[in-house]
Amino acid sequence: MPISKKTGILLINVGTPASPDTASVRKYLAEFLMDKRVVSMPTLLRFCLVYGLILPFRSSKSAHAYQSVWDENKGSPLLSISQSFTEKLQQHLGEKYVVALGMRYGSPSIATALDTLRAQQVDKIIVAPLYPQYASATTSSAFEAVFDGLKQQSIFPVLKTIDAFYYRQEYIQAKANVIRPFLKEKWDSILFSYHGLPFAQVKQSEANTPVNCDKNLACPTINKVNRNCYRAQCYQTTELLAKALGLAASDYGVSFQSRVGKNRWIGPDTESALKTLIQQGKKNVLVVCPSFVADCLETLEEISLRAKELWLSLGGESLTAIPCLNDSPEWVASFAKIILSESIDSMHFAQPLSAAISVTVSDLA
Ligand SMILES: C=CC1=C(C)c2cc3[nH]c(cc4nc(cc5[nH]c(cc1n2)c(C)c5CCC(=O)O)C(CCC(=O)O)=C4C)c(C)c3C=C
Ligand SMILES: [Fe+2]
Ligand SMILES: [Fe+2]
Repeated sequence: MPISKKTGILLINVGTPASPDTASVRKYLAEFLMDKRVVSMPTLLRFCLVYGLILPFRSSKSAHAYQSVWDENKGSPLLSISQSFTEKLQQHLGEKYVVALGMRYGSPSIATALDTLRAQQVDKIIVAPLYPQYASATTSSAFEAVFDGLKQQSIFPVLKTIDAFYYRQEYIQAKANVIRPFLKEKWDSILFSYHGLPFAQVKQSEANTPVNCDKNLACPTINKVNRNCYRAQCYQTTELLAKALGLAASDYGVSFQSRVGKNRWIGPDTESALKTLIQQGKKNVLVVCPSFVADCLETLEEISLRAKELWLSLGGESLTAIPCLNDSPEWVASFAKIILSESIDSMHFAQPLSAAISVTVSDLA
């Protein structure tokens, strides 16, 4: 049999429940929240918190939320968009590549995607988590699941892992191009709302120098010390997008959504940010969610439905949720460039990125 010359591409996203009923959502949430990188505490404590406190209350509430966005024919928006993106990336890249989708929680699993790639005899895999910003809970959790899935194989494929890509011009330009048409509409302010993270997890990302996140000082600016800090990367994403769109500092703000549990998360939270905007007399707001490449529960329910309802109840006139990149042809082509061109030399900590980023090679040497 000829040796395969194909390269595998393993796309990874968080995943979604099999259906929007309480039992399926509970099963999905249990898998999600028992990941030690997501709820980072000792196993027994995590078990008690997840099974004792979170699941009994959250499962039916989340199921209800999923029902409000579930498509009768296509099912979960996150899954159907991710599948369409996978197919389009395959078409774009052609037959030298095999593109497979693996969800970190739920189905299709990462193990199934690895089986698909193995069946095609690929001997090199590009592992590409679909998260623009780095977090241990997402990017590293995805990598860990891939390594676990390969553990039983006697021959490991050659692996190339794709890190955060928030700083890549291909991502920034594609995202800016989605946002730009909305700037022609009536708006008073733009809110860049990112998925939140427990405060303890951003502190961990600044290993050895846990000072910036603590004092909330250097976090909004990416530098040598905090280059893996999720919050710093979110602020940097915002600056790069603002620059690409020609926004003034007074035009926009940053917030964090989707908090789970009672412990401290990074802020400001999106609800509070909306309340502040109302107090400032803003009436029309655009909300952009740059930590999600595909529309999902957190954009379609939390922002388009719930945040909008809050905004109108506070006296706002319009809240427009700007769609994610989804499966647009531009994003497919841009993502192909990101994953095929990235090498260790071009990663964000090894070179100056743009005028908006203040690090230089000598800073990082
Ligand atoms: C409790 C901890 C969680 C952390 C930390 C977390 C980080 C994180 N998540 C995403 C992306 C997505 N999360 C989604 C849903 C979701 N997230 C959590 C919890 C944490 N996420 C829960 C419990 C859920 C389930 C839904 C709910 O009950 O609210 C989704 C959408 C999934 C879908 O089916 O549509 C995405 C996408 C990122 C990027 C991130 C860290 C930066
Ligand atoms: Fe999440
Ligand atoms: Fe930080």
